[in-house]
Amino acid sequence: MNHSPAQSSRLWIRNPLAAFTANSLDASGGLVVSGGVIEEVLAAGQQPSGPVQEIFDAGRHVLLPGLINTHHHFYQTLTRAWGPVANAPLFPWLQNLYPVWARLTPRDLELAATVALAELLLSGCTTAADHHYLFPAGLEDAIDIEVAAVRRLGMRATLTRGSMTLGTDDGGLPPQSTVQAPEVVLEDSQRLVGRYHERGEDAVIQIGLAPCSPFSVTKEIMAESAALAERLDVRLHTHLAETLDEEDFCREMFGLRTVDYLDSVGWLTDRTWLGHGIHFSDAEISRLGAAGTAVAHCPTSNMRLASGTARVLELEDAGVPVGLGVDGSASNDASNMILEARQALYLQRLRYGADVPVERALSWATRGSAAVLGRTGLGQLAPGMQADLALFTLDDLRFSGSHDPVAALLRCAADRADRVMVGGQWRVVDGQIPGLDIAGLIAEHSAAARRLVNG
Ligand SMILES: Nc1nc2[nH]c(O)nc2c(=O)[nH]1
Repeated sequence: MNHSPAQSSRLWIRNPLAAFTANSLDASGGLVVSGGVIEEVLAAGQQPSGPVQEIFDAGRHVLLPGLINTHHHFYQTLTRAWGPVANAPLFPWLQNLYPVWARLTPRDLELAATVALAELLLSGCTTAADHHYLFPAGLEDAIDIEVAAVRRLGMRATLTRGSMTLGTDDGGLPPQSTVQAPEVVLEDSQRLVGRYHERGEDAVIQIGLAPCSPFSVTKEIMAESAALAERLDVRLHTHLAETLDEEDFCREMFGLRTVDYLDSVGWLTDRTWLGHGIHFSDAEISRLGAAGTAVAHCPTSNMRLASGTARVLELEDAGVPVGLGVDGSASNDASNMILEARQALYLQRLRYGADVPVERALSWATRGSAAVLGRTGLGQLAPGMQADLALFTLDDLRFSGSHDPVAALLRCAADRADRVMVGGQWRVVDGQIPGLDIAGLIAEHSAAARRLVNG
């Protein structure tokens, strides 16, 4: 079956059961998609302005912009629910996992990335960011492997070339065997940007530069990465303010609080997005907002590792773009974007009270995440935006008796999209990814996961 409408034909996704546009437009009449973009957004009762060649009747579907994940570590799908770190907070969790992850092979990463991407896609995610910072001998092509996996699934991605350059010998957290020389990191970063980074609103692959975290990289690689990112005009990503242990580390190692540290290496800019961004003072939130530095809020991981609760409403009020991230699958342990929006909704209610609407959480997962990744053509249903869409049905038992269809997605815990479109192409049809052998993938990925932890 061909799921690719001819690029010149016009497809009317007609009369959805409900739609969330992430803006003030009414899409009750549906969308017209052509050439990979949204051509028209139709209000209730409105017809397309000209002829359409195909119609998809969306009367059973809740229509959303494709969800956008802003922080992940794909390789960690191989170490989900691993007993030895079940109850550990971030630092011991990492110290126990680094030696396992250091055994990753190219095939392991290919399987892990495919699992992570497929799981995201099935949850309504059309664009995924990954932060890959492990490059053991033999895995120098890690990002190339991820690019190939993204292309096979037909999604969009911002893949970041991570790095660790501060090992235990020099006061860092990761074992010496997992760190790289800065020249290797910078040369590979430049190669990857030159080879894969696409510009423009329809970009499929983008590359970012991503030294890992204050306790695993030197200040020098942070400053050099910032200079390179500016020269190449790409984005910067790192973990920051995730735990109080990290705050203590910054004070002891650099004599600085985290945001001062960020500023001191030239990262307090609108080119930067931060994974987690939990432990900020009021003054630091204002500085981040003034700089336009963005935050990937990772509610499940932050709860799982007991890292803390990000101050999302205050960050947004200060002008900080906020999106959602599922984070790596060793600290979540799922890669499900629609469930992550639910987690964000309820965690922020716990912090701020019950007046946090469902629509705000959906905005973080769509328009907010697009802003975090600097992807202006994504995250909303509006004319001219990319035709990246997620459509959910409410046919499961879990939705029975629900009233508001958009609210029901989060309130009744939707976890799987029925249809997903990326750039005008259907990538999920009837809740399945056409052409992907999920059973075979699970069998091989599970075997790889067992081998990895057993050494
Ligand atoms: N949640 C996570 N935090 C991190 N910090 C760091 O340096 N690595 C990680 C990670 O993999 N997950």
